[in-house]
Amino acid sequence: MTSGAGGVPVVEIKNLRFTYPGIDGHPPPGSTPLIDEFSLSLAAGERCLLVGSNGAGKTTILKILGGKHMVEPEMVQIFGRSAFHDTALTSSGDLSYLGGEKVITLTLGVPPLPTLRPCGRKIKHGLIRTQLLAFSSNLSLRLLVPQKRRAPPHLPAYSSATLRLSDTPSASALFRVVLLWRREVAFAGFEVSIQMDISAEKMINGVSGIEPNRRDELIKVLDIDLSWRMHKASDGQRRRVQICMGLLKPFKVLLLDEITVDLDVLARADLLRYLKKECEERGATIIYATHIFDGLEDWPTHVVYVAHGKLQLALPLEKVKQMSNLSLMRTVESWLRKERDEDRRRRKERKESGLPEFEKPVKGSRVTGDPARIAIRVMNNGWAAGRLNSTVAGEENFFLSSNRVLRQ
Ligand SMILES: Nc1ncnc2c1ncn2[C@@H]1O[C@H](COP(=O)(O)OP(=O)(O)OP(=O)(O)O)[C@@H](O)[C@H]1O
Repeated sequence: MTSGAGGVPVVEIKNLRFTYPGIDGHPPPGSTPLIDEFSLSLAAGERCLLVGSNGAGKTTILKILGGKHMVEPEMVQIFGRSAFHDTALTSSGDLSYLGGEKVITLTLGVPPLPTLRPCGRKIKHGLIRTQLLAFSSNLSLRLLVPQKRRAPPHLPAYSSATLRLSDTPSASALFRVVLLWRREVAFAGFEVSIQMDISAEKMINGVSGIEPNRRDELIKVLDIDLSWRMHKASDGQRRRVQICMGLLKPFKVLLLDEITVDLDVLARADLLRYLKKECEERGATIIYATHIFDGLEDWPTHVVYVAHGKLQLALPLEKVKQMSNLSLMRTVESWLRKERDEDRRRRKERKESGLPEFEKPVKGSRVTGDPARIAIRVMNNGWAAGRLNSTVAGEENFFLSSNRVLRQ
């Protein structure tokens, strides 16, 4: 975990602190940060395996890195840029997040169209040929509106239900937009669960601006049959198409949140080999959170262990191997076992001293008080203040907003 080219680390996390917001979009007052004092630095070409028990915070960290949760810009930098605030990082494909969501192709019921007014005119529902990725885990939706004309120089990614394209500087040229609706909005009366009959070929070729050789190689590595119909495909086949689409752009930083669960042994092995090659040949950086250690013995360059949202260990693989003569899986198992034993001991002590065994979570509540004090509390909980509509880069745009949005 050294510095990348020119001494600038590719991924730099400094004293990251983060709390999920309560129902009103603010971190509940008095809540303990879920991620705290987390620092990590990764250079070009490094492959980092992120390990930890269930609920340790791996997905949260990856999503923060992927710009899906807003934190103070200086807490997380990718190529010296804030992943949340600098939306060009993700829209360019330089930073790619591949999560464990399943790809389901859907037709959209009734999106909040009154809010969509690119080029000064309403987009009619029928004109939006959509490819939707529905996230089974959190029921949020991503709608990719295909690019029809010129793409604007910066394709903003939005995460707010109150999105207004007319608020964006590039609205006049906007034909490709990534919209992300949060659960409350997507499911507030919108019927969205119709699967569509679409071929793997159409999905993969639908991603524009891809180098044909790269696409062909990925199709080969993932052994995709382009004639697969997505509505009839198996989970593993669907996953392969999802992974292929996620890797089509030559990413510089890839965040993988256990995406190999449905893959067969061969597909997983071939994918891991391909990813390693991407790091070695192109200098890509990968962070991979997983519980599956099959085929990983010599895959990572570094291993990072997180427990209760805190960094426990960040070591080069050789160091991990020097520390233990067990396999990587057994080594990690021993860390997790120790952590669980310590948790149990702590709970026992709490019980014995008359305290509840588990600390009561702070319930989300409406934040009251004057805006300045709220802003300070928001900052203290690892959040930058946001604003109600778009999330165009620029810290000043985020001051004192109630839009502490989650990009799903
Ligand atoms: N949207 C959310 N709102 C509030 N809390 C959340 C949210 N998502 C996750 N959490 C909590 O954050 C903690 C960390 O979750 P996270 O998904 O990051 O863990 P993880 O290490 O990826 O776990 P796993 O190995 O089970 O996938 C958990 O206690 C979880 O309940």
